[in-house]
Amino acid sequence: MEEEDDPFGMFGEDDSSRDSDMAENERSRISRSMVETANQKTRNGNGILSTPSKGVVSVADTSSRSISSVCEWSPPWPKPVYLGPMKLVKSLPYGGGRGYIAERDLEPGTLVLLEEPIVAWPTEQLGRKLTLISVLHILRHSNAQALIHQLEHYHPTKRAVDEGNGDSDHIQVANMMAVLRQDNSEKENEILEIIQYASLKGILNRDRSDLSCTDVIRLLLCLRYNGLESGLYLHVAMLNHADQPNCVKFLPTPEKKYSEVRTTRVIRAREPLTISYLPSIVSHASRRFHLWEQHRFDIGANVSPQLYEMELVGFQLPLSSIKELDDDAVTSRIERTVAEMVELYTETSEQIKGNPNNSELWDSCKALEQSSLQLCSEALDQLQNNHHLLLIACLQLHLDSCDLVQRDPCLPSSQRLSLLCRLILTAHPLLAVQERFHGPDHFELASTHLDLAQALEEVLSLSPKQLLLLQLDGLSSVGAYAALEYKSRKEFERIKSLYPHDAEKIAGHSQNG
Ligand SMILES: C[S@@+](CC[C@H](N)C(=O)[O-])C[C@H]1O[C@@H](n2cnc3c(N)ncnc32)[C@H](O)[C@@H]1O
Repeated sequence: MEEEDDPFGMFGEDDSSRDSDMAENERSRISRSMVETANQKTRNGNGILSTPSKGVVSVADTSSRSISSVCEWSPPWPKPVYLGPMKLVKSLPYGGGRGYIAERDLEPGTLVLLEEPIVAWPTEQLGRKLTLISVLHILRHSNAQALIHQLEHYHPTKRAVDEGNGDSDHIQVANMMAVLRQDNSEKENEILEIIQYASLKGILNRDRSDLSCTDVIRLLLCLRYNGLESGLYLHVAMLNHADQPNCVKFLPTPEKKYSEVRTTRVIRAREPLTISYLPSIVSHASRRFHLWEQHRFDIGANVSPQLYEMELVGFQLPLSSIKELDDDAVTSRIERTVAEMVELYTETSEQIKGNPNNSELWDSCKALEQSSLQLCSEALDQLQNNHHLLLIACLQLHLDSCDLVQRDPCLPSSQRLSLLCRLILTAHPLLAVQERFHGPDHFELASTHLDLAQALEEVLSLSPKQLLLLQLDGLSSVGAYAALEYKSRKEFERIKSLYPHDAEKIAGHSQNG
C-alpha cells in the first residue's frame, strides 16, 4: 500500500574498457539456467481462459468522476502537519461513504497531505502482519488513551461493530469480526492479557467502559483495514483504494518523519482522491482476490473501460473470484515469477553495494538481466497482448537489471553497447504501457524517460549506426533517434519539475503559521 520515496534517484557511472575475468561459458550457463527457470514458471499450465461470470456487480466504481452531492465530514482529530486542497466527505458511493475529494482542480504533483503516523511501528513490526502484538503496541503508546478514542472513528467504527448484528449495512463488518475471532480463537490468554494491561493503565472506551474482548478484535480489524507498513495514520487512512489511483503515498524516511501524499494526474474539483492498497501492479484477478482478503470489498468481475484492454489475455478477460486465485492462470504465473525475480534483484543489488568489485556478483546481475529479458518475451507470448499491465512489471524488472549491469566498472565496452541497445528496446515499450496505465504525468515515467535518454545519448555518441539495427517503431534515421533522445530528456525534466522536493518547506510554513 506504500511507495518508496525519492522517485528521482538516478545514477551515472563511467564506462570502463577492462574485460571481465569471468569465462563467457560460465556466464551463459548461469544465464541459461535462470532463463530456463523463468520459462518453466511462465509456461506451466494450459493457459485456458474463460469469460467473466455474469451477475456479479462491482461495488467499487472508483472511476475518476467528480461526485455530485457533497456532504462534508469533520473528523474529531488533530490536524496533520499539512492538509492540502482536499476535504473529507461522507457521501461517496463506496468505501463506507467516507473519503477525501479535491476541493478544486489539481495539477499532477500537488502535495495534498503530510502526516506523521500516530503510532510508528517498532522495527520488529516492520514488514510483518499486524496482529495482537500490534494492538499491544498501541496500548503501550504514551498517548494510548487518546489513540483508542480516535480509533473509534476508524472503519469499522465501534458503533458499526456493536450495533451491526448482521444487518445489510454491516454484514461485511460482522463477517470480518467472525473471521478474526475464529483466527484468534486459540489466543484467548493473549487477548485477556491485553485487556488486563489496558485496565491496569486505566485505558477506557469513549463511553468510559473497560475494553472487552470484542474491542480487542475490533482494534485488530481496524489495523487490518487501516494499518500501513510504517504505522497508523488518521488522515491517510481516509484515502480509499482505486485500481488506477490518482495519488501516491511516499514512505517516511529517517530524515523526514512524516508520510507524503501527492497527486499523480490532473484531478478535477470534487473528484475522489485515491491511492492503491496493493504494493505492486497486478492483474484484475489478483487485485480482486487480495482486496477482498485484506479489506473485504469486492471490485467486481468487471474491469473499468480504461483498464479493460490492459487486462485482456488474448481476447478474453480472465476469470476472477473473491474466493480463490487460480495459481495456474497465466497472469498468476507471471506475477509469481516477477515477484521472485524482483526479490533476487533486490538481494543482488544490495550485495553489490557492499562488494562493488566482486566479479561473481556482477555475473549474477548479467544473468538476471538475461533472464528478465527472457521473461519479457515469454510474458508477451503468453499474454498475447502488448498493452497488458503485467508487462509494466516485467519490462521494469529488465530495465532495472540493465541499470544495475551498467554500473559494473569492468563491463567491456562491446558488452556495454549491446546492453544499452537492449535497454532502449525495453524502455521504449515500457513508456507506452506506463503512460497508458498511469497517465503521462506519473513520476515513474520520469525515470524511464531518463534511462532512455541516457542510453540513447551514449549510443549516439559511441556507435549511432547500431541504433538503425533496432528498428524501433519506424524510427529509420539517426536523426529520428536523436529527436527521441531530446524528447525523452525534456519529458524527464517536465515530469521532475511537477514533483518538487518542497515537503520540508511546506511543513515548516504550516507549523509556523
Ligand atoms: C483505509 S479505509 C479507507 C477509508 C474508509 N472509507 C473509511 O471510511 O474509514 C479502508 C476501507 O475502506 C473501504 N474501501 C476503500 N476503498 C474502497 C473501494 N474502492 N471500494 C469499496 N470499499 C473501499 C474498505 O472497506 C476498506 O477496508
